[in-house]
Amino acid sequence: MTTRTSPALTIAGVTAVHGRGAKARATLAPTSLDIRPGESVAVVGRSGAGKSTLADITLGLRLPAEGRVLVGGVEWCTPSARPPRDRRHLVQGVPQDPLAAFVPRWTLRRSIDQAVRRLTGEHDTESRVRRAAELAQLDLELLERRPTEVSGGQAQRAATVRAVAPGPAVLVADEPTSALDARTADAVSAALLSVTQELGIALLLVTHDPSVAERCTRTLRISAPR
Ligand SMILES: Nc1ncnc2c1ncn2[C@@H]1O[C@H](COP(=O)(O)OP(=O)(O)OP(=O)(O)O)[C@@H](O)[C@H]1O
Repeated sequence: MTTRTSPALTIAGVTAVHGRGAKARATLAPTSLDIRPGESVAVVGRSGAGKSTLADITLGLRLPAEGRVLVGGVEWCTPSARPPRDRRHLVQGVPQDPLAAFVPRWTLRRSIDQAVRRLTGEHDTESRVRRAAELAQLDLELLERRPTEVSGGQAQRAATVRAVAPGPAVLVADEPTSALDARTADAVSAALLSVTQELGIALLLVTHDPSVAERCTRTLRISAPR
């Protein structure tokens, strides 16, 4: 049984290898980590340390070479097993470029509704989207615009709404504010931290920004494998 204090995300001895055969190269040193509901962990380290690789493994976009990832104490992925389809809503991502989260020709609302329906099987998305937008401090009317008709900060808040509305246990944000000016980046990362805390979501946040890392519950520094 999962209790309030048991980890939402467990990363146990995970490593990564890029390439095959003679070209195979270790790209993530053995990494272990627990994040409880509502906690946030900043993943920091030099360029090439493996931060995005760790984010991709947690999202289920690539498999670890060793180790395993658990979500809510239940196996999420291993070197031989992808995340199960019916649990995909449990881990959501906020990308570096918020435009990547949306279909360019659609309103933000349509992309969000479609993602929530696909991931939850629920047809009525209204209350989920309204609550997520309220917590992300995004005016609901802005969701009627297309991705290029809002500011970078508004688009990133909308990407946060898209990620939290399906009800994930874990949110993975890979450099979510690096394309924004310092003041907007500050406000957007504050919103991300408060939404996840409020909803009891575990946040894995890849960042180069020390002021963002400082606001997280903990920092995990990773180094490239030797
Ligand atoms: N598709 C790929 N093919 C081969 N090697 C890759 C690939 N993607 C990443 N790598 C390598 O894996 C290592 C880790 O890359 P990763 O993108 O995870 O680092 P990072 O810490 O996120 O870096 P940055 O801060 O620059 O974004 C690097 O040495 C990189 O060159």
